[in-house]
Amino acid sequence: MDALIEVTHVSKHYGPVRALSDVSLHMGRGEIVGVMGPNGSGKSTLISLVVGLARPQSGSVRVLGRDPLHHTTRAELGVCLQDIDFPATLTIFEILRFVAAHYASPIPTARLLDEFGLNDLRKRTPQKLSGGQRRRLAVACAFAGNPELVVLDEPSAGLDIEHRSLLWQGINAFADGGGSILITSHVPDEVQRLSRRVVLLSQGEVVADGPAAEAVRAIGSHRVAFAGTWPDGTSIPVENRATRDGQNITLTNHADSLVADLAQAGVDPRSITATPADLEDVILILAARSRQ
Ligand SMILES: Nc1ncnc2c1ncn2[C@@H]1O[C@H](COP(=O)(O)OP(=O)(O)OP(=O)(O)O)[C@@H](O)[C@H]1O
Repeated sequence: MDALIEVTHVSKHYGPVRALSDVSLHMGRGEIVGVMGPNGSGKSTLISLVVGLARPQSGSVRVLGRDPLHHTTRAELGVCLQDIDFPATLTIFEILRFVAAHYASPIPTARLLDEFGLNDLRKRTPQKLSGGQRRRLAVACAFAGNPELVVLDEPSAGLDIEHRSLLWQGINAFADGGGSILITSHVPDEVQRLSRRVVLLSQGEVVADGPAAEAVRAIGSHRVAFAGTWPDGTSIPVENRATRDGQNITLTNHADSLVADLAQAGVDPRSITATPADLEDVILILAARSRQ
């Protein structure tokens, strides 16, 4: 595998806060890797290390075989972070052209405006854009240079359904052309549509890395759900308890014995269901664990 991102045994603390702890993530060319995890699990910190905006206290970060801040690395890297700001007096068209000028073989600005649904807005200045329109401009800036690697931190936040779908098309077209993408998201459907590989972060640690189904199984293959209150007398630890659709849920790789345990502990058997777990269940359980 031709390594594009090599994050190796990285730890990052903010004072007493442990944001990342011994995290490794190696990503090859042509991959789309989705990073998921509950709020505060370390996704943005990981992104900031990859794009060179922060340095780890230990471990190493290499992008395209070099320091992320090296000028040759940055000329092959497109980035959209959560906090966005633009030059106030330039138009959308001018901003895109300005960003594109930094790269060797950028995407023609007219095509970019089309692909991100910004054509009608090309003469406006950023203050006159809605939140979703600003987000689309920021994402378009990340692709403007047609770089080797695009890093997107929650790119679909605030986008309506139509523009989310446009974004997905743009991401897939970029990957079809050989581009690589590291993306964080809170939307399981988005990650599963786009990436064949999901990295799950919990409390600053990688707890799963692989295809979505494998990542889910690493936490628990089945969701066992039931109504009522959590019963005494089962072995379900507090950090494995969450709520989904008004039901108590827990994840397990031993659904049959857990269902029997619950019934034994007095839960109405008619309310108990065991179904394959999904990424949303996993995030709920990881969030519960981080509250303990
Ligand atoms: N500049 C900072 N100073 C102090 N603590 C920070 C700073 N940036 C992040 N943190 C803390 O580091 C941890 C990881 O934060 P990070 O923003 O990486 O999480 P995240 O997974 O991106 O969260 P979210 O889903 O809410 O965006 C959190 O506990 C957060 O409060």
